[in-house]
Amino acid sequence: MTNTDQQRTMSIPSFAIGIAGGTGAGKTTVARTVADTVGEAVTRIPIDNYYEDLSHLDRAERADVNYDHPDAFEWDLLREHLESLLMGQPIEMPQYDFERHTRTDDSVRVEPTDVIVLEGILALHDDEIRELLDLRVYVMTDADVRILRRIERDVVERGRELEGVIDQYLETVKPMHERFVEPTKKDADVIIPEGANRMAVDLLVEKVQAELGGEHGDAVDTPRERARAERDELESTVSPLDPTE
Ligand SMILES: Nc1ncnc2c1ncn2[C@@H]1O[C@H](COP(=O)(O)OP(=O)(O)O)[C@@H](O)[C@H]1O
Ligand SMILES: O=c1ccn([C@@H]2O[C@H](COP(=O)(O)O)[C@@H](O)[C@H]2O)c(=O)[nH]1
Repeated sequence: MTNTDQQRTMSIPSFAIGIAGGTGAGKTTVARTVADTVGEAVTRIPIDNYYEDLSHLDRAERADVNYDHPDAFEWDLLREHLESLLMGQPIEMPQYDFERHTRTDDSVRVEPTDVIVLEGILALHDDEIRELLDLRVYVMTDADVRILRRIERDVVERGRELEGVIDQYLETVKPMHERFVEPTKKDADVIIPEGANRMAVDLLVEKVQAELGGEHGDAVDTPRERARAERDELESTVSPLDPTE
């Protein structure tokens, strides 16, 4: 299928899902399982690929960066890319190397699809990005489980020393989680416990398949449109609580 065909037949804007949660919560596993189950209609965008390009720093300096603060991400580029994909345009997605703490020289061309899954610790942090999402998910897993998963992953897959993983966790990962990641739970439509729990993933897959079944270009009453209309109506009728009451 050519890109033009794809743009003609896909739903515009695409259905956008954001999956946030602490490190090791299971976000990637949930997103991957949904994408693998549903198939090529789903594209996964890890926000880790949008860490600022720090190639001008040397490796020791890069290792000291706080990667859990929102300032570590290039939000403008992420917003621009998400908007492009949702409107049926392809992007050149940057790639990130966790072992060297830096963006690589390569990028990957990503074609737009009916469903876009944005996944990362701060997927629900940015106001503008949150507005672009049709479904907001927070994966909630206890901190002790998450740190154990992270130690295993960072030491085995990302070539880190145990002591460094523990220091980073205590100095930046944990405090930033409490300050910036955990508060986004209140913005989620759905909270998934433990990561890739079977029932929750099945429900997500069902939801995505319903969206795919319901979309066809100019259809006027898809599940997404109904959900959006209901949300808009609710937001317009609910007035903020009066703090003096
Ligand atoms: N429900 C679950 N039960 C057990 N292990 C899980 C579950 N969900 C995820 N995991 C495991 O936890 C680890 C971290 O998951 P990952 O999806 O990479 O987390 P995140 O993307 O949130 O950092 C992986 O080894 C994954 O297989
Ligand atoms: O160069 C880097 C970039 C990021 N990190 C850590 O990665 C996690 C986010 O990835 P998850 O898959 O959600 O765990 C974040 O907590 C950063 O601390 C890093 O260590 N080095």
